[in-house]
Amino acid sequence: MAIKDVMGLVAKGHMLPLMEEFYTIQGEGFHKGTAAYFVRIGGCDVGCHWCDVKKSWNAETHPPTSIEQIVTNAVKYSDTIVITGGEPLTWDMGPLTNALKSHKLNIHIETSGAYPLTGIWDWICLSPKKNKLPVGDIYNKAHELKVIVYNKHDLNFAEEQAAQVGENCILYLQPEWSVRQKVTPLIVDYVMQNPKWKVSLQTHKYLNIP
Ligand SMILES: C[S@@+](CC[C@H](N)C(=O)[O-])C[C@H]1O[C@@H](n2cnc3c(N)ncnc32)[C@H](O)[C@@H]1O
Ligand SMILES: Nc1nc2[nH]cc(C(=O)O)c2c(=O)[nH]1
Ligand code: SF4
Ligand SMILES: [Mg+2]
Repeated sequence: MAIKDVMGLVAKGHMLPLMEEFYTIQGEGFHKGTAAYFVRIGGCDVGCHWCDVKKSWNAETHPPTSIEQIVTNAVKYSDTIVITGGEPLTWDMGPLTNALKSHKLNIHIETSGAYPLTGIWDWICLSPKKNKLPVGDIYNKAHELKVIVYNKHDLNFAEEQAAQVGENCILYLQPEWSVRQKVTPLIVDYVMQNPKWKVSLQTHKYLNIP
């Protein structure tokens, strides 16, 4: 296919730059412990200095893949699909989520919310970032808010973000992995003092699974 045709399909969300797909256990947040098929879409310009998948950032290094192919693979593994990245909302998630829904799958997203919400979702995990704040009404649609804590100032940021979500949104504080030994005790104390929050750990990293 000609490059400009591929670019057109990517622009419409009919092809997506696919970094990797894997069947694993959701490690984080509300659905931790649940088997799920992860689809990691390339492309992100949010630039978190501690991002654990920096190789996802440059979309051009990930092959444009048709949503039919992504769906064909996904249905073989699980009825719960987690779309992550990179930042999946860089792209129009409408075509992919419609196609997954036609197979009656549960579709979850991991997103910073830095770009407008597209697609239909059974579960939205919003993980806002200071350097590119969420846009639009995703705060009202998020099922869980998961703030990454790198230092104690992030607890103030977490409260500012929590003030913007809906009342049923579940609130999580998750240690940034490289400083977990330092910040986990801060989070534990904070959650005991402020029990509207819960602790989220990257349990897949402790389990040594993807
Ligand atoms: C790699 S991101 C991809 C999805 C989207 N760009 C986002 O940030 O939500 C998936 C999840 O991992 C979290 N995360 C990334 N790097 C992390 C790290 N070093 N420690 C803890 N959580 C991290 C993000 O905040 C997000 O909740
Ligand atoms: N097991 C596992 N759980 C996860 N939850 C969110 C992840 C992500 O990178 O979006 C992730 C991941 O990369 N692996
Ligand atoms: S928004 Fe997500 S993928 Fe992008 S840099 Fe931050 S953690 Fe990494
Ligand atoms: Mg991850």
